[in-house]
Amino acid sequence: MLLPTQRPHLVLAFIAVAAITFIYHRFQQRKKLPLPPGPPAEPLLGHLRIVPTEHPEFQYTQWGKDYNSDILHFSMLGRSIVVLNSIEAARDLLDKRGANFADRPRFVLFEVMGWGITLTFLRWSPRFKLHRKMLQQSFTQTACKAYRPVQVEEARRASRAILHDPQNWEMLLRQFSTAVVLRIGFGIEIQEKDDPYVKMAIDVEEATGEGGVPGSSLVDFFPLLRHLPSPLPKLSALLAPLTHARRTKASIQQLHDAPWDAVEPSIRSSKNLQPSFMHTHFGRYLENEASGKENAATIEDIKGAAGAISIAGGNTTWSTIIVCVLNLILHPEVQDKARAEILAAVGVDDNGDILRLPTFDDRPQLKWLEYIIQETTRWMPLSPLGVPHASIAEDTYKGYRIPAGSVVYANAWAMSRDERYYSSPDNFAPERYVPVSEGGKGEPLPDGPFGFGRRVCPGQYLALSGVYIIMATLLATMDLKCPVDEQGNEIKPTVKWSNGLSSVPDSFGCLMTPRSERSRILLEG
Ligand code: HEM
Repeated sequence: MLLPTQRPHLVLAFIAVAAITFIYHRFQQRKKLPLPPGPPAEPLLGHLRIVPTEHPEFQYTQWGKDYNSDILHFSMLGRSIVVLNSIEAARDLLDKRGANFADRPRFVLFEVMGWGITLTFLRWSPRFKLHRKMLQQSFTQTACKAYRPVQVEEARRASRAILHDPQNWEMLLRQFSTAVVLRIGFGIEIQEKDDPYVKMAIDVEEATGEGGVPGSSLVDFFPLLRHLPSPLPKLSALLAPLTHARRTKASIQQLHDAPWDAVEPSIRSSKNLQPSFMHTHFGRYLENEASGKENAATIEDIKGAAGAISIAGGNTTWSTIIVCVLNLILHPEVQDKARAEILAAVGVDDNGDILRLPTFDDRPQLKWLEYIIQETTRWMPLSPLGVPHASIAEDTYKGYRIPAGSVVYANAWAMSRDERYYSSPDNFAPERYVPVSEGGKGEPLPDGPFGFGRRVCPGQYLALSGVYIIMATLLATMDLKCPVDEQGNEIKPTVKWSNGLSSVPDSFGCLMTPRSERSRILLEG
């Protein structure tokens, strides 16, 4: 009798048949797996009219409870939408299986709006990897230390400006966050008053905010609709986002082009010595070009990546600062504790006046302020549904099938309200993070506000240090209070939150007054 080793081709054939049978069975089994649960859908339209267009994160959270599942499935005109309602599901899929969930859906509405080659909206591709590498390397925790002097300088400049014009505090804080990203991205310094870039940042924020949840408009499902001639038929409210995108295109285009156009000539003629992302990458590009070396990135790539810093980093940081201010005036006891901690770090004289302004060296001592900032990002996640990811291949999770090409939302709102981790989650309570060893509850720091996996926000360390330095400077030098009416009664602000990519509060009043003459002198310094 011939032994199997004497007939290697038979053995190989046997292995091949077994492998094909195994794969076929796995495939069949997968096909039989159900989709994750979700509410009943309508024929053809699926859940298009069932998922609310205003703040869908709330309803997604409720459905998660109703169906007792942290993964939900919706079908919109035949496309699969998967919503992840827990930190575990987001970690399991978006982090641990990151390679399969690193894509983005095509954002047709945002394309119409004029978003250029911006990392946030790039599909999984060699270009995505190039942009991701450029931005990620520039904003690691260590790399961000280099930007501290700019952040300190701008925080003091903004606080000084608030001393002179306290009514305008909201705009001046916006100026702070815009100034930081424009200096880091392009080496541009903004004007103290009526700066055009600040105006552009406001326009872009309004335009993007009103664009709704990314990837969810009718034109995202039927890209050909973008070619409909203007004015669009008023047949359906479903075309309103397209009209809005066409109307606001110019403002978004401008924020992409204006800073680049302002700086390009001086870098080309080597007159611009301001260090910046653009200076590094465009300078290198020009050197390579001059010496005949190949450039991995085109000018369009560098322009898009530099633009991503100012566009993704300005309004986001500003909004977090504003939400922090809101909570500090609503919770004076939280504010007092933060200030006491800061005064202990910077030292006070016999009159209780601060001896110096806070710096980044104080950050390790300012734990309470750190908890306040973390609680701000949890209490109102800036991007409640994140920026959607998309799956590349079919996958399975907890016995459910996730079709290839699914749009995947990580519901940061649901995660922030998860009662398994957060007691009374609607309350703003920084003390929840105090470790058990220090007599606290030891609740976990929020995980979802900056996203997940291979698309996690590359600017998170820059953002958090910006929020830290401006809040530490304001608290050291000013009292932040609710405005008062004519009778002297406090007016507690109640705010509305914008819908869409980011949840930003509308304007509210706050009284910012210097704490002492010393504070004023130090800021004027
Ligand atoms: C508090 C402020 C900020 C918040 C809350 C925030 C939040 C986010 C979120 C939720 C995402 C989507 C992550 C995902 O898809 O999983 C994101 C992506 C991104 N963020 Fe931020 N961000 C902030 C500040 C910044 C800053 C300062 C920069 C500037 C460097 C920045 C640059 C980006 C970019 C380029 C992306 C796209 C990443 C990609 O698609 O691969 N962000 N951010």
